[in-house]
Amino acid sequence: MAIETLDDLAVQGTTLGVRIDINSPLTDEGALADDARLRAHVETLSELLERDGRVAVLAHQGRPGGDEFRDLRPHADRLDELLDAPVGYADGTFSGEARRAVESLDDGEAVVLENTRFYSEEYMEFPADRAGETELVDKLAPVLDAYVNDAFAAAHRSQPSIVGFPTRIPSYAGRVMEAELDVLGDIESTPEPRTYVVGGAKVPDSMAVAESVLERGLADTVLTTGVVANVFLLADGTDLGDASADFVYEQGYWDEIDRAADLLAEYGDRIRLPVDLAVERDGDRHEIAVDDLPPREGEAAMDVGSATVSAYGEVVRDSGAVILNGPAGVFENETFARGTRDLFETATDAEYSVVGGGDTAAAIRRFDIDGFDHVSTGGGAALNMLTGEDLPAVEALRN
Ligand SMILES: Nc1ncnc2c1ncn2[C@@H]1O[C@H](COP(=O)(O)OP(=O)(O)OP(=O)(O)O)[C@@H](O)[C@H]1O
Ligand SMILES: O=C(O)[C@H](O)COP(=O)(O)O
Repeated sequence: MAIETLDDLAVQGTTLGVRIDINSPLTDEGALADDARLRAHVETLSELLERDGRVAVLAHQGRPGGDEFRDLRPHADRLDELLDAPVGYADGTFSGEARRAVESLDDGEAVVLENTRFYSEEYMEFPADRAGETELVDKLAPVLDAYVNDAFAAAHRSQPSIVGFPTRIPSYAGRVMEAELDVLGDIESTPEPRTYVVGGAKVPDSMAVAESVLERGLADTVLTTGVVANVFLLADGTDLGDASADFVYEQGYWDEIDRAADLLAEYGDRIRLPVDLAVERDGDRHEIAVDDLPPREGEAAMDVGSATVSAYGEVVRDSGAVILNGPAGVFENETFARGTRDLFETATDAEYSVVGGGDTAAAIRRFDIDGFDHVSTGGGAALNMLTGEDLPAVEALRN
């Protein structure tokens, strides 16, 4: 069944629950370090407000227990600046007060409801029918006329605010969702050879993608960077030193090391590991060949080294399509930004280049890199889609 879009929605005077993904990097003080994801949703939100909708924004920030698990007040303030319409903030998601804030919206007004993940069921995965019966959906659906899902970046999560509402009220794809589905839905027709560059810190997500594209023959080469590369190196028997290894173990990534070992055994000829890594020594960047590891005690691998960037660069330049997700290192720290910056710049030389990921998009903006054919707002969602997997959010909108 075709998905309905904002072209199919009579907006004026209706109260809309609009799920967006503004999960963003934050500063230590909890302020937004990058507003790219908020900007991405301006088109959808402006259109709905200009068409006299009453908009209740639903969104998450961070993961429970994580440093970036914070409230959405800075996001609401920034949206208020970005949009030509008043944007309020409610410090509850579906409390009586939050529902009253939704019910008292006027045409052309918006309110940002509190981080959906402050509510425990939102961080669980449900079939859509069951998600439609959760507290969040049950309490909010009655005060909404329709639901718009623009949160492509969270479309791979089968969570209440993503898949629950379409079982209860008329539901539509927003403009970001629509554009992402158009571009990423057609990736199999991109030129070959195809190279996937998987990095960043969300190792289970990246590992699932690597496994899938290798199994399906979609990837001619997988280049590993970031923490993902560290996990592969550990699986390959490299002594990374305690600092890097502990980081991986503390995240509980034991199974990911086993998985990486299985992938290396099966598809080793198509997987590339870094040949050098960068650590901090005496306050500076210091590069060490993988053959010379471990580093000194306490030194953690924070970036891929120059030899790796140059070896990966050759693969990338010869690729028909390059699909990148996740920064190559701790790019937020200038000392360790080089791998990400150089590799991403090189990727724009490929015939066709697609990049996805919240932090990845932030890195591109920070380094002012132009020339990608598509910069997706999604990380895991984009890559799930690129590998041909169904996205729960999309399935929910279809039903
Ligand atoms: N070697 C490393 N050690 C520690 N952290 C790293 C390393 N390499 C990259 N990172 C961190 O990875 C984080 C980004 O990873 P992440 O997987 O979240 O990427 P992403 O683009 O946001 O994807 P998504 O959209 O799925 O969130 C950055 O904050 C970066 O500092
Ligand atoms: O950043 C993302 O990829 C999305 O906001 C989803 O976040 P999650 O991986 O914490 O579910």
